[in-house]
Amino acid sequence: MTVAEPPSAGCAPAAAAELAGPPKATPPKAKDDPTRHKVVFVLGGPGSGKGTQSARLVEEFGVAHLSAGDLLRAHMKSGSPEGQMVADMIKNGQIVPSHVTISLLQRAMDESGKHKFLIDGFPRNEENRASFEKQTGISPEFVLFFDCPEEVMERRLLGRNEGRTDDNIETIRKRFHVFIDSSMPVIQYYDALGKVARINADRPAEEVYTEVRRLFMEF
Ligand SMILES: Nc1ncnc2c1ncn2[C@@H]1O[C@H](COP(=O)(O)OP(=O)(O)OP(=O)(O)O)[C@@H](O)[C@H]1O
Ligand SMILES: Nc1ccn([C@@H]2O[C@H](COP(=O)(O)O)[C@@H](O)[C@H]2O)c(=O)n1
Ligand SMILES: [Mg+2]
Repeated sequence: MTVAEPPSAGCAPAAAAELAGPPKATPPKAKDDPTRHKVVFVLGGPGSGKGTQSARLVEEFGVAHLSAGDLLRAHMKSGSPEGQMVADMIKNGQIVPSHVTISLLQRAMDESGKHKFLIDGFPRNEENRASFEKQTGISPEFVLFFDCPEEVMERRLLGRNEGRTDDNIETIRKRFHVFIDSSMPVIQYYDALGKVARINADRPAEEVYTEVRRLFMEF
């Protein structure tokens, strides 16, 4: 890896910023530092119930819930060219470049004033995972993985009725492919570190939550 040289004295600020290169990595905080951000990643296929279960955890434990998809959907309404790119990518079931999603997540974390976060639907691929860990210095305490058969998720998504541009059969099939090809390797990565709690999500939401809250009490 090459590290950008520091700008020389007398450089104009804009040029200096350009020379400084990409954002610097944040060193991890000590385990017992009370300001250390603690994160649980909430992962699983589209429609597996990440948002539903996260909402229950927010209600019971007051933890901050950041849905990467919700942040991107809000961003796409900004009217900016980047917002339009995000809208197009969501409609096609594609994963948005990490720098966009991570800056939205970082801003939401900073503005929340909280230290414990449920991050839902992120990281979605290896680029998301590695960039987030490098830029924030945060690795998750653990990962909640909602495991659910595709036919069940498909039925749920087609019945969701929230007006999402990606809840149609064509995009749903693309999202399933992206989940298997790009997101499952991230779950496998954390599983190899012993950080994944797998939950059978093909059960009534109440039953799923009984298990989720038990796992979460240890957070
Ligand atoms: N255990 C469950 N049983 C039946 N329906 C469920 C269950 N959990 C969630 N649902 C319903 O399935 C739909 C998808 O749930 P949810 O939005 O929580 O999924 P998600 O994992 O966040 O999906 P996405 O990745 O698309 O955001 C919603 O309509 C929700 O009410
Ligand atoms: N890390 C992420 C998360 C989401 N996206 C895009 O948003 C879509 C919807 O996400 P949900 O979690 O709400 O299902 C997803 O299909 C991606 O297009 C992303 O790019 N990166
Ligand atoms: Mg969701």
